[in-house]
Amino acid sequence: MSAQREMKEKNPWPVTIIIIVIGVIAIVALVTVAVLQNMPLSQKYKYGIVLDAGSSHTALYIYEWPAEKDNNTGRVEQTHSCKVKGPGISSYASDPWKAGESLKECMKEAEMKVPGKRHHETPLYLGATAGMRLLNMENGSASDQVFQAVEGALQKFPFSFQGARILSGQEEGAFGWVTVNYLDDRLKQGLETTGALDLGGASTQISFVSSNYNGSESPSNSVTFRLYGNNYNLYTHSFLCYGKDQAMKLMLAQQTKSGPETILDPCFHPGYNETKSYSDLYNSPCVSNRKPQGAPATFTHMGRGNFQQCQEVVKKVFDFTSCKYSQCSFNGVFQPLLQGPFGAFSAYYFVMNFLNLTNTSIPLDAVRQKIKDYCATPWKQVMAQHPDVKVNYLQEYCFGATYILTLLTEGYNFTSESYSNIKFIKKIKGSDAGWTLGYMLNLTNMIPAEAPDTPPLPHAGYVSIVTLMAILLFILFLVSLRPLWRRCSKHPRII
Ligand SMILES: Nc1ccn([C@@H]2O[C@H](COP(=O)(O)OP(=O)(O)OP(=O)(O)O)[C@@H](O)[C@H]2O)c(=O)n1
Ligand SMILES: [Ca+2]
Repeated sequence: MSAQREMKEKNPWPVTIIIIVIGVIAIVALVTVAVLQNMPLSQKYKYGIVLDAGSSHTALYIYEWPAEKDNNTGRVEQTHSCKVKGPGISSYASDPWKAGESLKECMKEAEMKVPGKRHHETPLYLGATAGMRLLNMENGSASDQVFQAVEGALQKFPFSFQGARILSGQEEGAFGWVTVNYLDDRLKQGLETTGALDLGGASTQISFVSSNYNGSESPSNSVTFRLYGNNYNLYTHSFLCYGKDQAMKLMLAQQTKSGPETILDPCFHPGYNETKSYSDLYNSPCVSNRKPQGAPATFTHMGRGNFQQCQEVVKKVFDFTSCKYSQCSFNGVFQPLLQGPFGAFSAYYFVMNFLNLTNTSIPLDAVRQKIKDYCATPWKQVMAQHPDVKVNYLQEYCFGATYILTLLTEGYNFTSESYSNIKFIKKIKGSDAGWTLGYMLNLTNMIPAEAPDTPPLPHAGYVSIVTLMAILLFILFLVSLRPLWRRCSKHPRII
């Protein structure tokens, strides 16, 4: 009995088995810890909300990105949008509280869409554009009251409200450019950038990088960025009063200079016939100083549907006479040589999409012919063919398309060749093209100036190396136990 116990004590096998088991457990633990420690956190998302208070309407956008990837490009996506019912907030100048009220429905929708536990940390921004710029010029206190009403309404929601303000035209242009290039993944990769063309209701923006522009000529058109380690010198200009709705007022002001009772407008379809009020037409600062003296209260707006004549009237809203720079677009505004591809969104897209003209490989002459035919179509026929399109939009597509073509070719100097560099777009990878995403990325510091450090090894490579090293160490350990095995073979087990 005592000899047997002695043999058992001298037998090293149980010890070896214990060592192997501990070793395997250690390897598994080591690899598990290493893998878990370096694994991306479980998919938690953060959110941001931007309200685009445009001249014609307000829209709410919700953006989402993985919580641990704040600094990476191409990861912020639009997950929801809500169109506010009614007109833009600047239209509530005489009833400011209604501007706040109007936002509530979309805000409630946002409350449902953003997970409750994220509400308090979700930044909420409201940016107003040309409609509020015009109201502010015309009546500063009315504009302040609209902002008070809007802020009061937004503060009642559980989000982290960051304020409501008017964007400058430069910001509007530059952030539209950031959005387009961020969504196209062009910034992080340092690729050639895409220019941005935004046509709103009250203003229009053009923004692009041109190698012959360093910002020294007309510095007020220059915006510089350092993004992901690359420097960008952006040319941008916003033309107030040259959005589609205000440009139409400019065009109608051309035709009502003498205060007539009736106009036969080439930019409206034959058979179109509406009574309009002079005070409504001349109610904006873009035209208010041109109101004809002694005009009647109303005029009869009749359509003639003639594209060439419409182009002639539209051309008159641009001033091509003076330029104190090396080159200009119009109204004496500097513009460097056009360069690279362009994305054209907002009303550019609405109008060209309606006319099936978003394909820019169609030659310009064919585009002109199509618009010419469309403008000449009798108004009755147009309405019958599009019963589901809002009449307010429908009546303006002839003018809209003529204006877009004139603005692009005569205003910005796109040619038959460079026209095909334009893409009419609404969304890029599911997110709307517009200034809101760029605005939020900027305010949340989500685009770093320098390229973010990337780990030297991908995650899978890292895991393989850790596992391999652990196994290697264990084998070395076993090899170092060889003397013990030898002793063990000299004392074979009895039982
Ligand atoms: N389905 C649609 C929607 C809008 N529009 C036109 O598009 C213009 C408004 O464009 P939008 O980009 O929404 O302008 P806002 O952002 O409201 O104006 P701004 O940027 O100037 O403040 C208006 O002329 C409107 O008639 C259109 O033709 N068809
Ligand atoms: Ca806009």
